[in-house]
Amino acid sequence: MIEMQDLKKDFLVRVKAGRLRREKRTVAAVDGVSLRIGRGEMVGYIGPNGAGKSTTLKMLTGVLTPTSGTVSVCGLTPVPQRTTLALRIGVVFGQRSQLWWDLPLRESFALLRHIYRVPPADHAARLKRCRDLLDLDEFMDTPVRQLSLGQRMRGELTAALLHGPEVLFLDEPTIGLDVVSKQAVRSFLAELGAAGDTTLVLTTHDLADIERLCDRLVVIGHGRVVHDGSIEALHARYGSRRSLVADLETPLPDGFTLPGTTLAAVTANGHRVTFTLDSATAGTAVAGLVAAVPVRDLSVLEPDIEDVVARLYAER
Ligand SMILES: Nc1ncnc2c1ncn2[C@@H]1O[C@H](COP(=O)(O)OP(=O)(O)OP(=O)(O)O)[C@@H](O)[C@H]1O
Repeated sequence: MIEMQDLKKDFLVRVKAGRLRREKRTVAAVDGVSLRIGRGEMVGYIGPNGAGKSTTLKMLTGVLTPTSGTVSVCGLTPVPQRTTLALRIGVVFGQRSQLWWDLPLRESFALLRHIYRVPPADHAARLKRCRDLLDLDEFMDTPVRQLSLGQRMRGELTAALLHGPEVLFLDEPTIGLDVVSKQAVRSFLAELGAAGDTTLVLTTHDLADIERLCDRLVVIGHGRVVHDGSIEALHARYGSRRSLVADLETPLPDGFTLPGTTLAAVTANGHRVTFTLDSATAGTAVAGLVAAVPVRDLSVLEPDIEDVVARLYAER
């Protein structure tokens, strides 16, 4: 569905060199990215600020011409075939709107139906689905300029999907949204992904988006791919471990060890302990602990993706 082969984009920038002089310098925003994304995949494309995420999306959607390498989306080359491609992809870029500022959402959607020449029945069915899942009804007749950010984003998502695109590109779809809108957008995208016929590529700084939505995570740093795989693979690569947190009736006996774990923290005057699960399963660790001391409460924590990704960014 999407193929990039050694894709590069350089920008020529002028930088200050001395008090009056300015020098030209080349910035390699995307520096040899090769990726293949199949139909129905949900891919999170993440990286620190300036890593090259937006530049990649712009090349995939035909906004920017690559400096070198090849790119194909739905079998088309984005820049020369931009108009044909537009009928097959949906794009939500936070800063750019595809809605008409002075028109109510309802009329923006009607205009889009004409622009994309969507058969009325298809349009009605897709719009109904979005209205239900994204709760659009209470602001369908409000001019776009009066919508809150969360309401507008729900409108943007709808606008991007009304023509039934095969691929949806989202640049920071949840940035700046309140908790309720964020949840609405995530659930909607999760449902879209579960249906299996839309390929989804999203950039985000909110890793909860990735955890909730993406089965594949591509991490980019300085324009290059530094990780490509599942979240589990990322944890495995960085040795992330689950941990067992227990509230105890009495502190652990001196010298206590739990096979296959490491005692990571003892707090609350010895009444709360945290073990990192190295080779032990949660089951064996809990059994070992309960056999040794009276336990009041227990929880098993998954490794924190924020920590792993922060470590990965720091290495670049
Ligand atoms: N039009 C441009 N002209 C010059 N340099 C640019 C241009 N667009 C991007 N860059 C540079 O290319 C690099 C990659 O930028 P890009 O916007 O793709 O990063 P990003 O990963 O999307 O970052 P962010 O998370 O901050 O949105 C940065 O160094 C940026 O300054």
